Amino acid sequence: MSELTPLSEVGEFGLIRRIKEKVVLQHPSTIKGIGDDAAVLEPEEKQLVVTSDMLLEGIHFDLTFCPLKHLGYKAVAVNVSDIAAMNAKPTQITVNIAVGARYTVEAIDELYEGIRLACENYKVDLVGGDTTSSRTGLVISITAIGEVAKGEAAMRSGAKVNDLICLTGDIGSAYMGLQVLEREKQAFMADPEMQPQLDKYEYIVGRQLKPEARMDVIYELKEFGIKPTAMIDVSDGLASELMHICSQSGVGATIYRENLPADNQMLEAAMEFNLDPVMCMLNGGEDYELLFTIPLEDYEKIKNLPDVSLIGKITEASEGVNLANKHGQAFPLKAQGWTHF
Ligand SMILES: Nc1ncnc2c1ncn2[C@@H]1O[C@H](COP(=O)(O)OP(=O)(O)OP(=O)(O)O)[C@@H](O)[C@H]1O
Ligand SMILES: Cc1ncc(C[n+]2csc(CCOP(=O)(O)O)c2C)c(N)n1
Ligand SMILES: [Mg+2]
Repeated sequence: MSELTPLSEVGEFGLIRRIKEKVVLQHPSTIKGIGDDAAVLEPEEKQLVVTSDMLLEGIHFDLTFCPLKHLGYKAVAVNVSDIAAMNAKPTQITVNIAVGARYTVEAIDELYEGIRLACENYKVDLVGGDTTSSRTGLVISITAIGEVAKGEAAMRSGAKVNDLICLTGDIGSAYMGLQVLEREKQAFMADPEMQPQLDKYEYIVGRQLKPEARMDVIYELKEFGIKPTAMIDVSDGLASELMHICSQSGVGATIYRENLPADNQMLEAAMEFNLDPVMCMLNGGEDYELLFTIPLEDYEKIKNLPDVSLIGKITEASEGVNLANKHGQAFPLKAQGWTHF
């Protein structure tokens, strides 16, 4: 095994130099990246979107089952997902990390390998950040900057009565992936000889550890001439996000249980864990799919997009936010997804 290098050997500035050396800038709007008191950007004639999301050890990730490279990738993906949810294109990120003194240079290299891979995939420049020590656990906080043509940003507040409610991908899988990982961790702690049984659950475990921001859908919507009237990404759970759109748009909604996009592995795992799959889909969270509304007239345009499901319709506010079953019975939806407090 190769030698591991304690962080104290390279120091804070040595670490930053190491990070800088591997950065490749690709955006013409990045004038100055890592290395000065602040980055210098020169955006085009567009509107800027700015968002931050942090990931904390013990709250957002568990290093016993989350490899650092995946964590780096996920930290970027969840931020890019917020940029996507504004109908914008990501351009730059800054990365703040707080790291325990016992970490090695090689461990931070792994984390940044994931960050670098995500930057390459989403075509964003890493232009700066901050590095501190931590006495409590690893913290990663990322700020992402993006661009959108004037008037094209999709707010949570734009949904109109009779709009169609669309959802990308499938939901509930990241949550079920986490249940599987936690079960295998418990089994391993009880008996370290135990090898984790993850083969059957590769997809849902991947959804937890390696989520993708749906930039692909943002480009597709543009290509098909569809501008969502409202949009949000699903981080805390579908029900919670739908409530945000409805309250900020002053509308109600009905979504149809039969139309909720489920993956088979998720359904099998839910059965195994004795969980109601519909609850997992509504409240699981961390799907990082896009929930958006479009005018009814755009139905013909959207119906051919392979990874978009029509899950419901926007109604008058007085009708509330409901989940309907195949018999047409509707029940008020409760947001029981993730909240921090
Ligand atoms: N501590 C804070 N100070 C100032 N504004 C904040 C703070 N936390 C959140 N916000 C703002 O509140 C709004 C909603 O943020 P929230 O974090 O709930 O949404 P999100 O980032 O889409 O969801 P998630 O964090 O679950 O991915 C955003 O405009 C965000 O910038
Ligand atoms: C170890 C561990 N414990 C719990 C969870 C679940 N979890 C954490 S944050 C979050 C919602 C989004 O967070 P935010 O609103 O901060 O963006 C969810 C569903 C996890 N992934 N790992
Ligand atoms: Mg947030």
